[in-house]
Amino acid sequence: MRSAICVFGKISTFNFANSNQIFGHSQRVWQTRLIHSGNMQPRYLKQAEAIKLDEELFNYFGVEQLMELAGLSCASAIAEEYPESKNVLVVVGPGNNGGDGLVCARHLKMFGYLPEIFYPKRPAKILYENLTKQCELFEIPFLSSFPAQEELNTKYSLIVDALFGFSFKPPIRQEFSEIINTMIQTSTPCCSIDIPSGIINPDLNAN
Ligand SMILES: NC(=O)C1=CN([C@@H]2O[C@H](COP(=O)(O)OP(=O)(O)OC[C@H]3O[C@@H](n4cnc5c(N)ncnc54)[C@H](OP(=O)(O)O)[C@@H]3O)[C@@H](O)[C@H]2O)[C@H](O)CC1
Repeated sequence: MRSAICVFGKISTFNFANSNQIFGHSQRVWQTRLIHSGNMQPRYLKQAEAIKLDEELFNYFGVEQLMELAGLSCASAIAEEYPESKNVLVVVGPGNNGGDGLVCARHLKMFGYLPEIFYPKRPAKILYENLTKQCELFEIPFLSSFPAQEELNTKYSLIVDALFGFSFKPPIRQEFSEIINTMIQTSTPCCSIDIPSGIINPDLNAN
């Protein structure tokens, strides 16, 4: 399955099925991509680096502000890479990665896409409640169950994986394992915000 990683507006595609190869490399890196600018090469961050950057950003920016930028950037990158893939399923997790997904869905709708959202675990936090309400106001449907493999393959032209970002800690809990397995096996292209959810990060405790 083709997949993609997208942070701050740029997206890179790779094969999810071959992700063991990618993440099995001895110079394993947390696959978080930074801005391309001019001739600069993209940099990849380890998980600890991404978390540290996040902490530094939170000294000066609010979470809503950062999330809005992240979600808008992801939607913009999708519009650039997948202009024809209008039927999008956004799979939303319980943390801020999920929040990015809700923002992304809203902007995709404004860009003329037809996003639908699957949001199985919704924390009772005002931030996520407001983002959910905004999506409802934009008439984005929320699914009550995760589509079966066949439906995922045929109904949707793109999946946005906003389940888990850099705070994912393996192993995947049972409530999400079937969702992730179905996403791994689908033939529909999948864009992951930050990282493909469920990837076990070998650098979890690395410096
Ligand atoms: N850097 C930036 O500018 C911004 C980044 N953003 C995005 O935020 C995520 C990181 O968000 P965070 O809330 O810290 O974490 P996640 O969304 O990755 O995940 C946390 C939730 O996941 C649950 N979890 C963790 N491991 C598992 C597991 N094995 N199985 C099931 N569930 C799991 C965790 O549950 P707990 O019970 O452990 O609390 C959380 O609910 C980053 O990647 C960016 O996408 C922000 O938008 C701000 C800007």
